[in-house]
Amino acid sequence: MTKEQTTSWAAGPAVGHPAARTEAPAPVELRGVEKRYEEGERAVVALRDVTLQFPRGTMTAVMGPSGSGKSTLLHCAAGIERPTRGRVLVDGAELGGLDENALTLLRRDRIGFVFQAFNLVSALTAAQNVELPLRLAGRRADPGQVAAALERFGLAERAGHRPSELSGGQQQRVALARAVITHPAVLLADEPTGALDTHTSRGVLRLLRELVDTNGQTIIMVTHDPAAAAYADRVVLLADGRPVDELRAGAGAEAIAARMAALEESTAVGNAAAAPASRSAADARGAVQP
Ligand SMILES: Nc1ncnc2c1ncn2[C@@H]1O[C@H](COP(=O)(O)OP(=O)(O)OP(=O)(O)O)[C@@H](O)[C@H]1O
Repeated sequence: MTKEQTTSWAAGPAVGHPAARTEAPAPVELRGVEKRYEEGERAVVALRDVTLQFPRGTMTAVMGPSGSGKSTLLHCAAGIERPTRGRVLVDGAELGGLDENALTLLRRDRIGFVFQAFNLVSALTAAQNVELPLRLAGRRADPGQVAAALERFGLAERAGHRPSELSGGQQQRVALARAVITHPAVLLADEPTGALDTHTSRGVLRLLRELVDTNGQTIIMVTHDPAAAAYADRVVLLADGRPVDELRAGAGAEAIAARMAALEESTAVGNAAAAPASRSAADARGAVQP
């Protein structure tokens, strides 16, 4: 990459310096967040009193057993779901205080999203996909900006290709370039390597890491993969809608896998212990019903 391209790409709120991490307010903060889904007479509590800060220039992996609330946490942080209780702040703005229009604008300008299924527009080329968020915001893309983003993600030769002409890893890199072209306060990634083979996953994870270390990007990544989580500065473990443990950078994939296995076992034991009680409750209900 040329120096010019680097400069063009890096323009924006890049604050990766450790001092900036401590002084600036956290790009994303959850305070006492509860999310409850009402299903007829039943309620599912997906998040319970979650208070977490995601400091600038850090990558946090969110792990936990199936149903522990990982996606709900990501959706609340993105303003896709509104918490039943508590507050979510993005870049200091409280999402609960925003109407739908303001929320849409904040999502478009301040939040980048990467999914397991790359979610590219199939009729557009790689370059057009990357440019899309700028166009949607009514901004004219600086001609060098899209090219620099493609170059940075190793896609310079693929600018004119449509998603169907790209490999999975290339498509995810286009999705990444598109997610960060607006210099969002936070990049939210939901199983970003879930559809990729091991080798290709590592390439995408290295790019995520580089965004944090070079641009000061803040990343929250939901993953089931301990090897992916090992790229993060911090691993937050959820169980039954609550953060129950944290592992710090350098824990290593094996330690993360061991902690996850223990958590899954204790959750399974908890569920098994709860099952007879709910069965007897069901039996009891059955007994009074004709
Ligand atoms: N729209 C919804 N309506 C009702 N219940 C929901 C809804 N979305 C999620 N839930 C419930 O909330 C709980 C948390 O779900 P969530 O998808 O956040 O878990 P997860 O940890 O991401 O799970 P997985 O790893 O299986 O994707 C689950 O019990 C789920 O069934």
